[in-house]
Amino acid sequence: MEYSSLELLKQDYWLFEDDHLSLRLYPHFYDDKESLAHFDLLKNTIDWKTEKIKIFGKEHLVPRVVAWQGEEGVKYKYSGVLHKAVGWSSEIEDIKNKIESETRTKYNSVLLNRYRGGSDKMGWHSDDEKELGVNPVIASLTFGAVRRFDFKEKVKENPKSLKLHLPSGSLLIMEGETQHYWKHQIPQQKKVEEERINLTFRLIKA
Ligand SMILES: O=C(O)CCC(=O)C(=O)O
Ligand SMILES: [Fe+2]
Repeated sequence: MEYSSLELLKQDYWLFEDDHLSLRLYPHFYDDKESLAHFDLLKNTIDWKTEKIKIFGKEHLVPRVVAWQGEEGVKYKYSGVLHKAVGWSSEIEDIKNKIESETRTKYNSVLLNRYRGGSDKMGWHSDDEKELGVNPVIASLTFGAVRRFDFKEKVKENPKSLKLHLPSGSLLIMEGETQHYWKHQIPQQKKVEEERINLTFRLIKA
């Protein structure tokens, strides 16, 4: 199934449940004006970094720019480096509080990704790092360009799939066994020119 952003904006709330897939989407979590203001502030105030990864011993630049924040003392390894959080910026703390109160779940860190255009992307993966524990709740907030967010079942034979064109201001909650049985990606969409910023709030367990 594939849902356009216009289709997704028709409801206040969506539940996508399939074999071990458990998603909740709030298409109107922030309105257009708030989303634009958050996009601009995040784009201009976050210290965006170009991440490097090693594949077969060769260094590559990740096709997007990233940042990370969290509650003081929380540690997270990315880009081969252990990062220790020093606290939230006030804007992100406000966003986190709104998400926590509406989803009744606590988060202690956030990974920020900025896709500078349609060539920036994120490959197939699951958010299944050990430190997130079993069945993590991940809250994914989008500002800016509409990009396709694909889900695919991990099974080899006839994997099911789901494609959501996430609107600006939407909040997608991934929970239950989703990360164990499904992968997700942000594919390249060469025709997209505008930038997109995504924040994934997570709870890192010591
Ligand atoms: O940009 C997105 O919507 C996806 C981000 C993501 O999957 C991640 O940070 O793990
Ligand atoms: Fe992810």
